Amino acid sequence: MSDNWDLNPKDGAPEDGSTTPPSDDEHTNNANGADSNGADDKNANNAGDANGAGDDGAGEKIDAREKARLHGFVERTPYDYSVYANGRKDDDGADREEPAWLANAAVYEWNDDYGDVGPAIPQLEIELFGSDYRMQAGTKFDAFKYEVTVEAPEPVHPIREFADASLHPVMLENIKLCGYRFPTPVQMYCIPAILAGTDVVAIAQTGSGKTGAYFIPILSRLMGKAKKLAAPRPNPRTYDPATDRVRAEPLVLVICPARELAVQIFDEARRLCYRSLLRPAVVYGGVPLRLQLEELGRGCDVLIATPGRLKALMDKPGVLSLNRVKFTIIDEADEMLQEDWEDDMKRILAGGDVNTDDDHTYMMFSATFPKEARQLAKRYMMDDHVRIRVGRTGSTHTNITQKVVYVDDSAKRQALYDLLFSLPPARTLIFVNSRRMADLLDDYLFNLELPSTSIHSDRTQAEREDAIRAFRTGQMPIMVATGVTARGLDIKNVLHVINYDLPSAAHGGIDEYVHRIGRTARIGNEGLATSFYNDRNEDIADALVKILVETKQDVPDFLADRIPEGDLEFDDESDKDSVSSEDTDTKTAMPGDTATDAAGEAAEEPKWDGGNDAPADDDGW
Ligand SMILES: Nc1ncnc2c1ncn2[C@@H]1O[C@H](COP(=O)(O)OP(=O)(O)OP(=O)(O)O)[C@@H](O)[C@H]1O
Repeated sequence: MSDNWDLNPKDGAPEDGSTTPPSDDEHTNNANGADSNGADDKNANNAGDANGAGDDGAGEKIDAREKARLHGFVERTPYDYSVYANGRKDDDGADREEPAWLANAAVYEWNDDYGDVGPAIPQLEIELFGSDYRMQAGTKFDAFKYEVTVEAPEPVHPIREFADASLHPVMLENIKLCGYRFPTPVQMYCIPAILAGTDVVAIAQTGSGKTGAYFIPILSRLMGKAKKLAAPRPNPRTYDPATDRVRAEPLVLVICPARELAVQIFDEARRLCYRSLLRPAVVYGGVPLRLQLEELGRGCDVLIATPGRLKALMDKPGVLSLNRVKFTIIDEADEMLQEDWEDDMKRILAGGDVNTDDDHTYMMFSATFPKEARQLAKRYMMDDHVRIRVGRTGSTHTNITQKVVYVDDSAKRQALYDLLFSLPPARTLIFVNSRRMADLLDDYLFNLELPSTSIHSDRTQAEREDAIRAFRTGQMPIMVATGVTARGLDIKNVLHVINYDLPSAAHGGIDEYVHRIGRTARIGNEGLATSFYNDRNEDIADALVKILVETKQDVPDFLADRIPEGDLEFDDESDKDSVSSEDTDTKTAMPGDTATDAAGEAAEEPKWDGGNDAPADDDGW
């Protein structure tokens, strides 16, 4: 087992995730891997400790640095550990600065004298829409030409262009600023369904624009009515937290399982709420509660939350009330409907002062949705809800080249090292199944002079956010992650996903595999996913082979005997058994050809030439 490396990481990351810096003679195992003094002492001379590639002699240790440099990897960045010693005093007794939490990013602040549409704020516009680090749509959209199955009491008429959807003019402007030229298939169907006011369950491949599929119609609907519906809020220009704080009474609530995902959804909300009265906020664990209370005190119309922090805030009726919520969205719904979350979800969806009126719409989104989770989802949805499925539930798309290589546990580190050097340097996400392994592997790579960072749930939130920032900006283009922290991550230019450990059934199995590899090849881009397979992974082998065959990938010889004869069968395909309404109308549409769509009309060719003119660029590291 790879946990048995005779690796002596010499790192002092406290198991409990505390932020106490290690003493001088300890090495850290922090997000970026240098020590508490900011000194980079995990250098090539320590590589021998890692017992890894190219490190079995003094000469070779030095070669590791040279080798990484010659191959084109960026230099590892010395790491300032002091930013994580939150709340502590510096040596000179001064308070340390708070780290810049992603949750505190700027939002458009509405002023009462703005009339119906707020003025542009150029600086904010650049921050929201102009970032070099925002995903750019690629050009490979054929991979998204999927059969779309709609199960609905009334036909859903897909839109072909955003302009056809009767969206609020501010929303149309924001879509343009985002660079979205045409709706993705899941957006083509969700936008009209949500505008019509029905509950929706939508399942579509990773990286296919599901966040926009719910935010665009919901926020557009609210933009016209926000003045009437939104709770009173203080004037941002004269705001004094001591006297002006209000209770947050959001109209939209988005719940998702991971903190980093919550931030990402918040970012999409910040963009799509631009120049409108709608004020987004995000709450999640790990950020000081005090800061989040302050943020909510300024008012909030769109709240994005992870369940634990949301529950804590629901216990503070003076801070947060859910009685105005008109739209509840559960993102990564299959994950949220797992047993682990059951109590939290029951409490959130039905507890406290949740708006129980008929005008409360529920939505669930995911790329995977096993049958049991779909059955459970029914409990929260109206009987006549709409189900939209792009392709097969749990499928992935052909823009991801999937490779499976046989590697014994004892050879994995060397194989990883060789793999990283066998390709041009690329932003690479490496998945492992345990926090401990994430620490060990990050150390190993870092000691071999590779610019690696890591993220897992034992890290403090400041460390997690720092790791994401370093990875997103290309400062540390290799990130080791556990699946939990990486669900839904949308990071530009992730060209390679490596399953160092394949997810066993206990780690989410094939659905987890689909989510993991979906961190690459998003929204019309292409990417590579390499998985290390050995006899320990037999529990996922059949499902893996089916996915490979379905997406026309090479099946390696050692798995060839598992290729099914005849048609591929996937056991949790149909939802029909769980549709309660007898008159539910199920039709199938294929955007991109002239098949009949759900409305019974000929579907036009979609404009799938990419959402952005810019080619997927190489940001030069
Ligand atoms: N119509 C569009 N045109 C171009 N880009 C888009 C469009 N809609 C969304 N995007 C971009 O596509 C990327 C992926 O979107 P999003 O994160 O919503 O995918 P997802 O389907 O939720 O993926 P996952 O299942 O992995 O969470 C984002 O960077 C988003 O800004």
